Amino acid sequence: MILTVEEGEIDMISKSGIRVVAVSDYEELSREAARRIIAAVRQHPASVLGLATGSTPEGTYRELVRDHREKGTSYQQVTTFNLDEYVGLAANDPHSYHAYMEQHLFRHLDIPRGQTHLPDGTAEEPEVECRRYEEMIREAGGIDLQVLGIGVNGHIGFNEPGTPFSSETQVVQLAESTRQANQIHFEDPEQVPTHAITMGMATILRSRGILLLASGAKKAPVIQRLLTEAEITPDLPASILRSHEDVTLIADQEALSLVGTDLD
Ligand SMILES: O=P(O)(O)OC[C@H]1O[C@](O)(CO)[C@@H](O)[C@@H]1O
Repeated sequence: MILTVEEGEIDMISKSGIRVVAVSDYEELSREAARRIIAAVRQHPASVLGLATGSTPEGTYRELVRDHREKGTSYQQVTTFNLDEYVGLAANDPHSYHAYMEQHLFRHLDIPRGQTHLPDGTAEEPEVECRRYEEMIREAGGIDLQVLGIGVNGHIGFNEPGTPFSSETQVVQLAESTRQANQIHFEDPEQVPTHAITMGMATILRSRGILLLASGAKKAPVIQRLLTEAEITPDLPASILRSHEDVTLIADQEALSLVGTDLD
């Protein structure tokens, strides 16, 4: 394990090959993630960003919005691709990831709407939509920096355990644990869609840089598996991130609570 201390954070490279930035809590995670995204955009104003939804990146987006307002970081040349969208939810459905992104990020930035992309969950032919989405990412030159959350079962995007590492953007059935975890965003548990369109594992892995975010005790078991289990296996989709050369995990104390300093 390589351990350096930088601005009060513990920054280490675990034997898994994943760089770990340990922060104290969710607020610090949000600031640190935003700081890295802002640095990328300032360095390359025409960056292609891969974005995630879920509870974890909400604070990060809040920090991006604050920075845009206070320091004027511009997103006029940025292009974004979100990881996923629920099948059956229209962009104007308040539970859709389109709506989430509008609410938490896009409407607060100066990014032109033609440059923000999510899969169309209402496409008549979802398979065609998947190919179209994949092609758009390719045409944009691929993703420079992909923001990722992680499911309690190790999913990334909506790629549930068992998904082949070679998969591209695809329609998937959600695991029951995922539907349960996401119930908090719906009034009625029955409303949680059963399927989603998600970037595939190969799509995500082609990103040049990856920022994986994990916060809270609920994520501790999966983070322990990710950082300490040796095997790269579709049973733990996130384990493939160990084979990527530029992955940074920003995790708070609770998410790292089962790992401790036992990384080597
Ligand atoms: O940040 P959360 O809400 O814990 O979700 C983790 C992951 O699960 C998903 O929300 C899908 O269930 C992903 O989009 C996200 O990256």
